[in-house]
Amino acid sequence: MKNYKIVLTFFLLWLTIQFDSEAENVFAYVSILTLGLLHGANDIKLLTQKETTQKTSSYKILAGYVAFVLCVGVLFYILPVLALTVFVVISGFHFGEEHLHDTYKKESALLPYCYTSYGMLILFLIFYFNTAATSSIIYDITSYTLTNTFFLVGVGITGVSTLIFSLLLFKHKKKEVSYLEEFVYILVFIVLFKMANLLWSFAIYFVIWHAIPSLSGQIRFLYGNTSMTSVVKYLKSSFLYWLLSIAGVFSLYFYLQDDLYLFNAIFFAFLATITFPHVWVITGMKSKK
Ligand SMILES: CC1=C(/C=C/C(C)=C/C=C/C(C)=C/C=O)C(C)(C)CCC1
Repeated sequence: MKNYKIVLTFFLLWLTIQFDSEAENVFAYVSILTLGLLHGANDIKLLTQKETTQKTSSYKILAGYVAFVLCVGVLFYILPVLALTVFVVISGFHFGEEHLHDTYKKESALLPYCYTSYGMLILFLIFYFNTAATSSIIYDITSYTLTNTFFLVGVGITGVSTLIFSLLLFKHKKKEVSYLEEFVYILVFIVLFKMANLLWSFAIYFVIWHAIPSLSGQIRFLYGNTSMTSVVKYLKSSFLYWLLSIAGVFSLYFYLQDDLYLFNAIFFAFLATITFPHVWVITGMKSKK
């Protein structure tokens, strides 16, 4: 079933050719707000599961989580360049971890660097092929304008470092992994990011290559399998948090609908505030497997 991602990616690429940029934005928001948000909506439950042996109450965990999210929000307000840089690096680690956690055996200290390089390579490719839109959102968050060359240098550095880490980790590679396959994936992403607009490029990678595999890993971790019953249990336990996040995004939209770039900027900052604790929870979950 590994190739369902490539089949879905090609289907969505075909869809991209049929529709204009407005429609791509609608598809992007719908997929990010449904499957994308859902894969982070069970963080509190995963945290509670992790902490039950230490007898920390669920309320304390919830309060800690909300306080952390608020702190990240404040960091975006007072030190936006630092917050955005840390967000992109941590997101790179998180995307790379999801994509590569079955590629190498767990023992090497170089693994986190390899995950980060690979994930940041994907992000820089998205930014490079969609420079104008990426730059305006980054400008709204930080007041700095980044150029096409900046993103190209980013692609170069993360591409070379991913290659170096893959070579250094070669002896830790699992037998069944093929580097050729990974290389083909990168080529497919390049075509995709070139053809689709910013939000749709990000959404296809985020949902198909990150959120769906992560959801299935979380369901297996919580309930032992990915049967229909387990999926329904997962949906039930995440529904309230998902609904709260959706309500937050919609309120923001009604407040800012005249300024869509500002909405996009705050939307990504919002995604970042829930991403920081999410990465911590998921890395903890993966180390327990
Ligand atoms: C696409 C994009 C950005 C980065 C988004 C990232 C890095 C999202 C990461 C989300 C994660 C990791 C979610 C949780 O699983 C920027 C820099 C805001 C600029 C505008 C376009």
